[in-house]
Amino acid sequence: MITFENVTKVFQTKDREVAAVKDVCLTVKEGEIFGIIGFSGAGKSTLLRLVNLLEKPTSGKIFVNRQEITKLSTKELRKLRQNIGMIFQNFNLFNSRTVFGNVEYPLKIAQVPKEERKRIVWELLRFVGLEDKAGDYPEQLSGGQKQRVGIARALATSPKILICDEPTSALDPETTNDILNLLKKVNRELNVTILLITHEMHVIRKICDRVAVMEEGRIIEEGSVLDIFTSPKTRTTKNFIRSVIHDSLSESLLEELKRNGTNHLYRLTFKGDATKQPILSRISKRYNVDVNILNGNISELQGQLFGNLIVEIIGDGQEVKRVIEELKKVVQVKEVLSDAG
Ligand SMILES: Nc1ncnc2c1ncn2[C@@H]1O[C@H](COP(=O)(O)OP(=O)(O)OP(=O)(O)O)[C@@H](O)[C@H]1O
Repeated sequence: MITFENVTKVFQTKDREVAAVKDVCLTVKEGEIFGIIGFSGAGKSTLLRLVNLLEKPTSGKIFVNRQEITKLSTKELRKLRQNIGMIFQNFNLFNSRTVFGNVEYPLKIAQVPKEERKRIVWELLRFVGLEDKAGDYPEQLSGGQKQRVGIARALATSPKILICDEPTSALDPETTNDILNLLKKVNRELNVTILLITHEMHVIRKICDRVAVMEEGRIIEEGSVLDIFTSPKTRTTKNFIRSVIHDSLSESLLEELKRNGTNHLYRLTFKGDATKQPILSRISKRYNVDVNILNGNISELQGQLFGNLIVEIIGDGQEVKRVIEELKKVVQVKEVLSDAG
């Protein structure tokens, strides 16, 4: 639905050039929620703004619904923008308009007749749960309510794509959860494809189907959320995951284990069915080893279970080797002391 082909964006400032997006290739499929995560300055906002041509690419091609957007006429571009809703971290509401007036605004621009506008606005206010706030002004609303207005306004022209610029960064955890649930509802019930940027991994974990990790203008890793969480490849991705899944051993415990000569320490990553099998008890019955669990958790991701365990396998070296071979048939196994947890 959205495709980036070798897209680069260079900003020319007075004294230097800043390459904000570098040679990005990316495809967002119809119907999915795609997240882009990265630290501040990674180029996420620029990438997002390229989708509706708020920024023009310096080189490369961008396709939305198979149309190459830099080739569109002014009229076609206006139509494209009506098909792409956008929400912002700071909501960007019109303070001088009521909630109703904010949601109605894009419909006025699109010259939708008054009665039709009214019908659509009420329908959207119902959808986002703000019917009782129609006459209020933004300053009378909480952050979460403001973002609901932002979402309703972005949906007014029935776009098939919604792009979200850090939609929950200004919100507390509980409100964040509500807004993410609402975005999921937009995606599932209205069949709107969502592209969002964030620096918070819990946002990715909660609603995204796929994710790309961005660093210094480049996509450094991309995949389904389950794959990225269970097999992260880059240090940056691992650090993002550690921000939501606290599954590493403390430095002091690691030091103590090293001092005690522990050398058979492994991280086991379970996906899907493997989480339901009594793998460890089977192993210790079948082989002459003991298994000591040092850390563990199971999470749910996009309806699938995945778990992490850090275990010490106590036994003779050859026997431990055989156990590892057996474990590798069902779960991912990685030595821990070699990568410091
Ligand atoms: N209009 C501009 N002119 C010059 N440089 C820019 C412009 N917009 C962005 N940049 C630079 O491009 C780089 C990427 O910025 P961008 O805002 O896309 O990153 P980001 O990942 O969204 O970060 P943040 O989360 O802090 O907004 C930064 O170095 C930024 O300073």
